[in-house]
Amino acid sequence: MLCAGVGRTLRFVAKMSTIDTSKELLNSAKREAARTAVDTYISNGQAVGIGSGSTIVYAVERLAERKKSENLDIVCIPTSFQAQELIINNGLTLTDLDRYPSLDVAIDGADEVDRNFVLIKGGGGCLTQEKIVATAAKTFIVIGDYTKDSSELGDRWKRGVPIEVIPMARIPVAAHIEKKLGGNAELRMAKSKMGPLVTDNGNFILDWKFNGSHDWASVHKFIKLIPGVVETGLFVDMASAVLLGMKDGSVKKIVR
Ligand SMILES: O=C[C@H](O)[C@H](O)[C@H](O)COP(=O)(O)O
Repeated sequence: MLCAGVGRTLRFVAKMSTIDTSKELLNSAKREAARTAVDTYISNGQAVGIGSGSTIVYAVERLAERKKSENLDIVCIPTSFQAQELIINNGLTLTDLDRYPSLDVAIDGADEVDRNFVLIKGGGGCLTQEKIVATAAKTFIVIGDYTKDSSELGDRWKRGVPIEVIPMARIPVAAHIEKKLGGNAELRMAKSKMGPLVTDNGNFILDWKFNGSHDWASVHKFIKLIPGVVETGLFVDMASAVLLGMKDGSVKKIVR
């Protein structure tokens, strides 16, 4: 019995360490991509859009390092509450689109990137401000780890396309999408709070779990035209370059 118990413990420890290792690997891939992007695309005097999520944290850390080491002088435009906090807490200069309606570059993560440079974004609920900021930028750089690299959207990201909606429209919007495009458009629920997730703009998110492959530009246009839809997490024809950290420590760079 004792041996069996020890065996179970050992198996558990081995499993935990596999999870830890893969998480470390993922974080280090994110970090490499983020640092490479900052070192390649950011220079003095720029207005820079700052995305949201876990990968952008490493980019902001690198910007702060460069501010200290080489006096990098940039202004930053956030895409979310999280981005705003990151900019302030890392000692960077916070500004907005009122002052800088045209940006030099925006850097942001993605949930999935397909072979045609179409992105799914909004896993963290920040898609609308992210799309506004990316559209205002001359160059839009996407950073991520190797798990984001996909041939077809949906191959890797299983949580669907996020769609920000005005709260009162959530049911008709979901019905409209399901009738025309199939799949399921599910209201995203909050964690550690009862009820739906509320975006930085006071709206709800529908996660549309789709089947098969689609013409994503047409899908985006169809959904966007439904009354009550604020924005979709489909970023079509927007990314200038995608930098993905690989398992071996290298960074795969795909430029359009
Ligand atoms: O709403 C969240 C954003 O679109 C993120 O940029 C996206 O979910 C990727 O996040 P992460 O860098 O954590 O993979």
